Amino acid sequence: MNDLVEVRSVNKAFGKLERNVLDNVSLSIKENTILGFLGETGSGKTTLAKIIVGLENPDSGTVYLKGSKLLGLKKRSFSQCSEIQYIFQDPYSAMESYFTVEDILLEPFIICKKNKHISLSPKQALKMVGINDYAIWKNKKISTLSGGQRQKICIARALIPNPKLIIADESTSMLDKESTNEILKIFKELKKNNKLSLLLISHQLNVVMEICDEICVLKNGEIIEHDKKDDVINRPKNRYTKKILDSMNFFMEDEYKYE
Ligand SMILES: Nc1ncnc2c1ncn2[C@@H]1O[C@H](COP(=O)(O)OP(=O)(O)OP(=O)(O)O)[C@@H](O)[C@H]1O
Repeated sequence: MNDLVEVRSVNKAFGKLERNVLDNVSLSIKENTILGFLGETGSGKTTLAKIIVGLENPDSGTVYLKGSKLLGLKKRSFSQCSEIQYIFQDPYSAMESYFTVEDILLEPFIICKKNKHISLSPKQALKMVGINDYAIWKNKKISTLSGGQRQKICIARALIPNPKLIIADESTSMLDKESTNEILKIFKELKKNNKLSLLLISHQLNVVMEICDEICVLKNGEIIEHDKKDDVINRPKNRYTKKILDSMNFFMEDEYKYE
């Protein structure tokens, strides 16, 4: 499979921190692949994801999208911005609660139209997250929706510009088991039916086990392991990886425990 995104020799430090938050990081995200980022708190997962989407700039190194160099968000073309979308952890702070579902979905749709960018309609985007009755849903106030329903709207909003990569940063960590399963099903279908790639940051081993194709493990801003999911989970090459998996496993129900 071809590389969709390539990160090459990226370094990043914030202010006068003693060490780099990201230290010479290189990796690729393939087309139509779900890649999981694992690592302890502070290992640099979100910073790396934000550099890929353009919300942070690297101190050195480069990110490529289908072979073209990506600059910071403000310097990217509209189509480059559209191709990578970010879904945040907290669906409650991600949208103004007094807006309707249609308000939320029309905004990116209109921006795409103004930029002559081919987009999905709000109705099509809602359908892709399993919501078919647009006439009913468009008038619902965000404040009336559950966390799982809000996260579906966030995903639908991210789908409108026709992205190639969605970055899901702890997007199920605030949801109950049922909503988590629904979101994971949506992600799997987006990969299968729409050939999307997904970069998933998660501390939930069940989530990683369920949908990732590959896993990348970060430690103190360095990638110490990047391989197929089954290899990383069942045959971790690094003691740190084993430690991370054990700590994740600790919080899991028996049905999800790895070998
Ligand atoms: N804007 C910022 N200014 C200063 N320091 C920052 C900034 N953003 C991140 N950091 C620091 O960079 C380090 C890596 O943070 P990052 O959020 O990337 O880690 P993470 O692996 O995603 O952690 P978590 O799993 O807790 O989300 C941390 O020490 C964090 O405090």
